[in-house]
Amino acid sequence: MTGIRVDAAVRVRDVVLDLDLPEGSCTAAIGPNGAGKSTFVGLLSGALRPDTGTVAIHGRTVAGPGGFVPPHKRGVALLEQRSLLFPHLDVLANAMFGLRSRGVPRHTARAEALAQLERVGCADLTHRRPNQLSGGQAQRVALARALAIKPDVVLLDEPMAAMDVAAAPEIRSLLRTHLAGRTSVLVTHDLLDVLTLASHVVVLERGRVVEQGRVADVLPRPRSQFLADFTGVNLLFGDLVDGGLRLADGTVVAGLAGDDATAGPGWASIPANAVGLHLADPHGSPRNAVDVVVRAVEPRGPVVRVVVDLAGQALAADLTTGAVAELGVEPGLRLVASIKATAVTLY
Ligand SMILES: Nc1ncnc2c1ncn2[C@@H]1O[C@H](COP(=O)(O)OP(=O)(O)OP(=O)(O)O)[C@@H](O)[C@H]1O
Repeated sequence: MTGIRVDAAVRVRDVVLDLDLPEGSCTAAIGPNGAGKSTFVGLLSGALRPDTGTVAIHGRTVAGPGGFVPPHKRGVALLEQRSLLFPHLDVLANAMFGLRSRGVPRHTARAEALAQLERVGCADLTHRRPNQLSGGQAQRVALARALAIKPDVVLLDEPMAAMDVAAAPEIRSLLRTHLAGRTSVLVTHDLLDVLTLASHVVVLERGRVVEQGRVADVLPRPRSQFLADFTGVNLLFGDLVDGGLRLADGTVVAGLAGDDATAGPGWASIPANAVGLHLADPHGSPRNAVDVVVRAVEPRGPVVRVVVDLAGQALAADLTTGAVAELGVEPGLRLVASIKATAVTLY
C-alpha cells in the first residue's frame, strides 16, 4: 500500500495539484487564504471531482477518468472547523451515525461508539444534545464519530479554528494521540499545529504546490515568502558566495551552507531572534554587522518586532520593549544589525 497521490486539477478554481503524502503520517497543508487547501481536502473527501487527473488513496484510485468513488465508500473521515453534529441526536447517536449509515448493526455500532467516546474523554456526555456541549466537547464528539468508522485516512480542515483559546490545547493533544500512525491531512493556519501534529507539510499558493516534504526539512529552509512569514524566519535573496550570501548592494551576510548551497542565486534564512540591533557596530566576531534603516515597529506579545531595510530587503528582529526604548527605535532610524552567522542557513 502506498500513501496518498493527487495529480489532479479543478478548473473553475484554477487549482492544479501534484502531491504525494506518505502512508501513516500526518501532513499539514498550509498556505494563504484561497491557496487551494479546502479544494485539496475536497478532492480527497470526495466532495469535489477533479476535471482532469487522478486521486489515489492507499493505492486505490478514487477519482479519475476510470470512475469516481463516492465519499462514504472512500474510508475517509472528515473533521471540520465546526463539529457539524446533528442537533436532534444525542451524543451517543451522533457517534453511532457513521457506523449505522454504513449498515453496522445497532448493537455493534453502540458498543464501538461508546468505546470511541471513552477514548476522547466524553463517556459521561452520551445523553447530551449538541447544544448542551462546549465547543471543545462538541469537537471531541465529532472526533469520536470520525474515528468510529475506522477510517483509512483522517482529514482535518482547521479543526481548532473555531475553538476558544483555552480548549484548543486539549484538542491538539487529543489529536496528537489519535492521529499517531494514521494517514491524515491537517489544514491549519497555526504553526503550533504543524510543529506538534504533523511530520510532513505541503505549502500551497495560488492553487499550486510550492513546497512539500518533511516538516524538519521544509520549515527551516523556506523557499516562499508565505512560509518564511509563517515560521517567523527572515528570507533574504542574493548570490551565494563562499560562506555567505551577497546582497544587491554588495553586503555579504555570512552563514552556514546547507547541502544544496551552490554558487549562484540563493537564499539565506535567519530567525528573527538571531538578529540584534545596535546604534553602532558591536564588533562581535561571530556576527555579521550590517547597516540598516528601520521600516516598521510592531508589538507582538512579549517582544517587539522591528522590521528594518537591509539592501532593499526586509529583515525582522525581535527585541524586548526595553531594548526598543533604549535604542529610541522609530521608522527612518539608521542602526547596525548584528546577525549571528551560526544562525544563518544558506541554500
Ligand atoms: N465553490 C467555489 N467555486 C468556485 N471557486 C471557488 C469555490 N470555492 C473556492 N473557490 C476558489 O478556489 C480557489 C481555492 O480556494 P480554497 O477554498 O481551496 O482555498 P483555501 O486555501 O482553502 O482558502 P481558505 O484558507 O481561505 O479557506 C480560490 O481562488 C477560491 O476563490
